[in-house]
Amino acid sequence: MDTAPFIELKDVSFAYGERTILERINLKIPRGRLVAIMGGSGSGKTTLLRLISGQVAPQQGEIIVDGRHVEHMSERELFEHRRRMGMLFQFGALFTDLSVFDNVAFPIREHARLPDAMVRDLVLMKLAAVGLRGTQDMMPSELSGGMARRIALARAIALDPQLMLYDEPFTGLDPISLGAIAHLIKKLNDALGTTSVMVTHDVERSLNIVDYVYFVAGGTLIAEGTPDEVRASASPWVRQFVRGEADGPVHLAYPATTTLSADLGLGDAHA
Ligand SMILES: Nc1ncnc2c1ncn2[C@@H]1O[C@H](COP(=O)(O)OP(=O)(O)OP(=O)(O)O)[C@@H](O)[C@H]1O
Repeated sequence: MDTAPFIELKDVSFAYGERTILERINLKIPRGRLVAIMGGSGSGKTTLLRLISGQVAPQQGEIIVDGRHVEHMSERELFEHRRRMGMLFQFGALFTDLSVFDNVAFPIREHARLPDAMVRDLVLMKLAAVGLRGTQDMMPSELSGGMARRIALARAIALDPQLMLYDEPFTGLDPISLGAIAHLIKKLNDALGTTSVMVTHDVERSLNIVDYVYFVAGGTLIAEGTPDEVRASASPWVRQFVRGEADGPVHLAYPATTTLSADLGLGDAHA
């Protein structure tokens, strides 16, 4: 049995210019798992996905995906790395002037030279996998938001990726479409044996489908565990997140140095 982690980050630090975003991150994700990364706004969750996909390189540390060091990859190796990876991003819109068929066929045509008949079979299979058989001739403008997200998912899995990265896949969807996407993410992970990393704010929804959760705050991983461990956690941090409380260790307001009453000229100068 293969016990090496599929994704491993060793002592990874990343900064945009002078500004440190992530500091000495260590994590190991086993093959085939569906993992969530949660944390406050701007805590560096998307940056973690960008490091794993090789869109940005760390100033320090190692990022190993399926035995390959992402931080040392050449352009050509990065192209190969991305071919093995599918991404579904909140704003990963469909190409509006291409049909559903051509949208899903796009990565297949970009990365593989296959006869048209085979491309067609692959596209139809992926549309069936997301429950949207028969939509291939529609244009994106004819789709609901939920259908468009599922087509984007079909496009993301077009090349049978070993790794799926999801950035806020539930945002902007109605509850029914959201449930459908959550169910599909889980189903595809299990059926295809894909390893999946999902950045999300939707705690309750993701706890129902993921195997493991990491919490990011202040540039470091501050907690981790299975959904049951997370639900039972005594950490005030995790509890605030899971319960969606406005008050707690995570400050939702910008840390102002003066009070509102002082700003309004009513005395009490310091926060
Ligand atoms: N290209 C960039 N240049 C400079 N700073 C950036 C850049 N991209 C992101 N940042 C900053 O890095 C920090 C982390 O961003 P990131 O998108 O990883 O956070 P996040 O946890 O995904 O946030 P959110 O949940 O709000 O999307 C933010 O403060 C952001 O302003």
